[in-house]
Amino acid sequence: MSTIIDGKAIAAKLRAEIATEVKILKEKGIIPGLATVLVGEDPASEVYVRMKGNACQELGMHSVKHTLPATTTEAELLALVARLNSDPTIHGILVQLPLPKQINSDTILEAISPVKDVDGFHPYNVGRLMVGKPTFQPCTPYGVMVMLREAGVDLAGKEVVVVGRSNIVGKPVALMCLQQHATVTICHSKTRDLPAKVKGADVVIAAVGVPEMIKGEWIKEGAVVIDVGVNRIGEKKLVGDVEFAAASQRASAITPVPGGVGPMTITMLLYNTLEAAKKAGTGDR
Ligand SMILES: Nc1nc2c(c(=O)[nH]1)N[C@@H](CN(C=O)c1ccc(C(=O)N[C@@H](CCC(=O)O)C(=O)O)cc1)CN2
Repeated sequence: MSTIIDGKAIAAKLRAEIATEVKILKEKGIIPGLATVLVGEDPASEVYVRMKGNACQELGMHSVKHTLPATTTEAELLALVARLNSDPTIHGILVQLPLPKQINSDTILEAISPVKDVDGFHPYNVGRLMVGKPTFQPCTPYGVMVMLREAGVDLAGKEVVVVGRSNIVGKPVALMCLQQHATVTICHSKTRDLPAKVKGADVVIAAVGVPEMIKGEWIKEGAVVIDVGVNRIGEKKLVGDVEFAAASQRASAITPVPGGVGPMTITMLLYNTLEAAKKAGTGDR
C-alpha cells in the first residue's frame, strides 16, 4: 500500500504561512488583491471561482469577482482586463478558463500585465520558466512541485513521465521537473505504447483529463503517482486520470482525487498573489 500525498493538508499548511505574510504586509498598508473574471455559466468554473474568492477572504486578501455573460465579446473582456491592469488595488488577475468560443484565450492571456499574471500563463512568464528563471509559475504544476517536495521526492536523475501536453499543466510541469534534474518524457494522444512509457517511470504525472485512463497495472512497483485529473462522473463523483485503487497497490506514494492536486492549485494562486503584492510594494516589478 502506498503513502497518500494529502493535498488538503499541504495546502492548509501553506495557507497558514501565506496568512501570516498577508498580516505582515497589511501592517505596511498593502492588502494583496485578486480579481477573478468568470465569463459564462460553466458550473465547474463557477465552483472554482467561488473557491478562489472564499480562499482570499479566509486569508485576509482583497478579492473582486467579475461575472460576465456568455455572450461577452473579446473587446469587452479586453476592456475589463485593461481596467484591472491599471487598478492599484489589484495585484493579481485571473481569467477563469475555458472561455466561450467567440473569445480567443491567447489574446486575453497576453493582454494581462505580466506583473499581475498570477496564473503564470502570459508568454513572458512562460518564457521565464522555459529559461529556468521563473517569475509567476502556473498554479497547478507549481502545486505538483510543492507536493513532491513535501513528500520528500528528490527528482534528480529520476525518470518522470508526464501524460498530457497542455499549456496549463503538461508542458510547464515537464519544464519544472527538468529544472529539478529529472529525465522527462511527455506523452500524448499520438504516443506509441503509452503503457510501456508509464511502466518505465519513477514518477508519473497524469494530466490528460480522461477518467482513469492510466491503469494501475502500468505503474512500476514503488513509483510516485501524481494525479492532476479532476473528472466529474455523474452529479457527485470525482475521479482522477489514474485508476486509484489499483495504482495505490503498486505506488510508493500517490495523490488522491479529490483532495490531492486540486486544493494546491488555489493555494498556489494565493501564493502568487501574495508575491505580486510584495513586488508591487517594493517597486520590484
Ligand atoms: N485561469 C485558470 N483556469 C483554470 C485553471 C487555472 O489554474 N487557471 N485550472 C483549472 C481549474 N481549477 C482552477 O481554476 C481548479 C481545479 C480543481 C480544483 C480543486 O480544488 N478540486 C478539488 C475538487 C473540487 C470539486 O469538488 O469540484 C479537488 O481536486 O480536491 C481547484 C481549481 C481549469 N481552469
